[in-house]
Amino acid sequence: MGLLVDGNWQDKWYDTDKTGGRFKREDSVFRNWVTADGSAGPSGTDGFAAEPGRYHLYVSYACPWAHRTLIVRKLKGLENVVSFSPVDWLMLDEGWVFDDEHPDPLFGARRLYEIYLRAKPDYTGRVTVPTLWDKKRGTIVSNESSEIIRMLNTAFDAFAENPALDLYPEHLRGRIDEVNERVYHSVNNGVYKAGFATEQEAYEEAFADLFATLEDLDRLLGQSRYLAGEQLTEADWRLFTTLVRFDPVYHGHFKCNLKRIADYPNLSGYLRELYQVPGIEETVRFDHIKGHYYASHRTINPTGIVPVGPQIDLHEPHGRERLKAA
Ligand SMILES: N[C@@H](CCC(=O)N[C@@H](CS)C(=O)NCC(=O)O)C(=O)O
Repeated sequence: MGLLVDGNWQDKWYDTDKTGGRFKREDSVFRNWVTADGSAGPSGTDGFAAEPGRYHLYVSYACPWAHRTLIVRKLKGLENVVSFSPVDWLMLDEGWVFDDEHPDPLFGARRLYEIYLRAKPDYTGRVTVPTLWDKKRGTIVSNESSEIIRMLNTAFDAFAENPALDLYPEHLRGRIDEVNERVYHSVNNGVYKAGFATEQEAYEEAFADLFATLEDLDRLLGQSRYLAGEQLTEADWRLFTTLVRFDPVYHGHFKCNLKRIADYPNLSGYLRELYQVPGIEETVRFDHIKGHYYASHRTINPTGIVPVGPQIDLHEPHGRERLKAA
């Protein structure tokens, strides 16, 4: 684990000294947008037009943020339009690296930070996945997953197999934004705030907020098929990538152990329903997920031992048909 400072790699764990033991996630740096016609998006510069074969996604199967982008790519039918490759699941002193099983298909780089240096030789910041690379201009378009999924949702519709699917429909945006805001702070990032806390109080704060939110979400999902109503939206997929990692990793490794997702009657069925959506299962790699967290975070788990359990079967019937879907 480390970061680039003026283009130089430094091997450093997260610094929580100045924040009372609290983990603070840094904002992503590359914030351009691919758009249908290449005009500028909500941030960044213009010049990134949607074209088949032009963009490449660097992801980790372990990472919940990168997982969002793989899911939207899959659901929109962009497999022949936007290429992707995974990094090795083990992330130690050089950050994310490529290995023989997963070589870098574009440059034969050994570490992901080399890709960041190609985009910006004096880059200062973290080297994170997902990273959306533009093969034509030879630079990074974006390393912010919440924005990459919005681009994949609409910009490539002229080439997508599933252009009619809209995961951020106009009439549900207010509701989706509201759910995303709470789920991001309390759940998606909440598990990291608990797991990376270095003071008891910081951990307990994150823990309380996380489980209060899971309780509310479980109640909501007893009434509503999906988070924004009768239709699956990006809000659901953003929650899904944390839920699917919860029992195998966050419950133990990040000490989020008041309950398992399996203990929530509605969240557990909802998790199974989403997992069983065609195409999703192949985006979930439990070997990468468990291996990555337990073996890479040596400050939390110094031996790097990866637990064998728990036994989970997400193929069981989900029982969600009783709630109305659009
Ligand atoms: N805000 C970013 C966060 C991405 C992120 O933090 N990814 C993690 C993997 S789960 C990472 O690459 N961490 C490496 C690091 O922080 O050095 C996004 O949503 O895209």
